[in-house]
Amino acid sequence: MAENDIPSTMKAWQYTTAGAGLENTMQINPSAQLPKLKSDQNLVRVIAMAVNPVDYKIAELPIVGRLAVSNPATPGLDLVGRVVKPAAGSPFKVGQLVFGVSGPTAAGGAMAEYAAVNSTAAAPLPEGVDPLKACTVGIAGLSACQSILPYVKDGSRVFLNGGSGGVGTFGIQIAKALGCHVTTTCSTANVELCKSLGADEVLDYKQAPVLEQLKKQKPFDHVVDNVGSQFDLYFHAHEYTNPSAKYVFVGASPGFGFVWAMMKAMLLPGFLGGGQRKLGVMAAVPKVDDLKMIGGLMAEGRLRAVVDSEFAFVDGKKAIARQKTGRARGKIVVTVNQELVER
Ligand SMILES: NC(=O)C1=CN([C@@H]2O[C@H](COP(=O)(O)OP(=O)(O)OC[C@H]3O[C@@H](n4cnc5c(N)ncnc54)[C@H](OP(=O)(O)O)[C@@H]3O)[C@@H](O)[C@H]2O)C=CC1
Repeated sequence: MAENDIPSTMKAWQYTTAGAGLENTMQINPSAQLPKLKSDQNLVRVIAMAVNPVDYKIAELPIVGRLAVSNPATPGLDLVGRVVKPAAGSPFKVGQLVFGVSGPTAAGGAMAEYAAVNSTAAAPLPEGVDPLKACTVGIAGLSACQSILPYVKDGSRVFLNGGSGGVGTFGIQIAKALGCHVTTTCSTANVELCKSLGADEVLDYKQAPVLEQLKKQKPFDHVVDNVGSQFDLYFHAHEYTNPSAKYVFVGASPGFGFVWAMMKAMLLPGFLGGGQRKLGVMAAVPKVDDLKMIGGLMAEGRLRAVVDSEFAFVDGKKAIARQKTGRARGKIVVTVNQELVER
């Protein structure tokens, strides 16, 4: 597409009211303004996007949500698309297929025909990778990568709490690709999925309390919590981890319960049972190298994106509602313009 062919308006899902259910407040604006580009941002024509819990969590926080997003705001971060207007000095060319994360605010704007994408937040789509799978990598893939990669080595024993959701399905496969022994949790219906992704041990939380099951395992070197509200696992971590283990919360909710638990943890004399155990609360950061690593594993057939469901653009509300069930197996995709896939 030549630059002159870029329209001045686009179709985009938008909301102006924070603090209420996103699936009720968002509407398609048929003549939304194209995103205003910062100097390091590329304009990308979106082929497909994937939903994350943060999309509705930000929109539904009454005060923070209002401050965090532009007005009107377009939800969605993860995307795949074609660059139509590269930034000055951008590594991307017009027409190039890229996948990654849109910006610049928490409501990144991927649920639209065009999105602004920083050059440091996207990578070229690897040859042979299905764009509709690549759009799912974004925040979930980055979270999985950044909560595991810096802390493990070949042979590390890793416990991933929550293996069947967006982050967990990437996490199992990334940890296995790094040579780790992986134990994860899920409900009965998803045990086979987690095993098929390579998990060595799958603990069914419907069958018995996870803490009891963990105590029967050999101690773990690293823990990633993708569920977030189960503080008993954190407070008893010394009963199933090595003294130097790190415990990383991915699924931390910014509510009172979490703050309370953190304060209590800091004040406890035997914090996590002593040793050098450390706690981390992570926030995914767009990094080209991490995107390339995941894209490379996909191209080699060593990592598959698990797609829970696919919705047409007009069904954006259904995609958000599905994400809000908390029961998605892998990622939820919204197709925006599939005709752009042909190279
Ligand atoms: N800090 C950060 O930067 C990021 C934080 N997050 C947060 O991490 C969390 C996970 O995100 P994401 O994976 O995308 O969420 P999903 O909605 O995709 O996760 C859904 C999955 O969670 C599983 N699940 C629900 N309850 C439990 C439980 N008690 N034990 C084990 N598994 C459970 C479900 O599996 P089943 O049906 O088998 O129970 C389902 O498959 C969210 O809170 C999200 O906001 C996500 C990305 C980035």
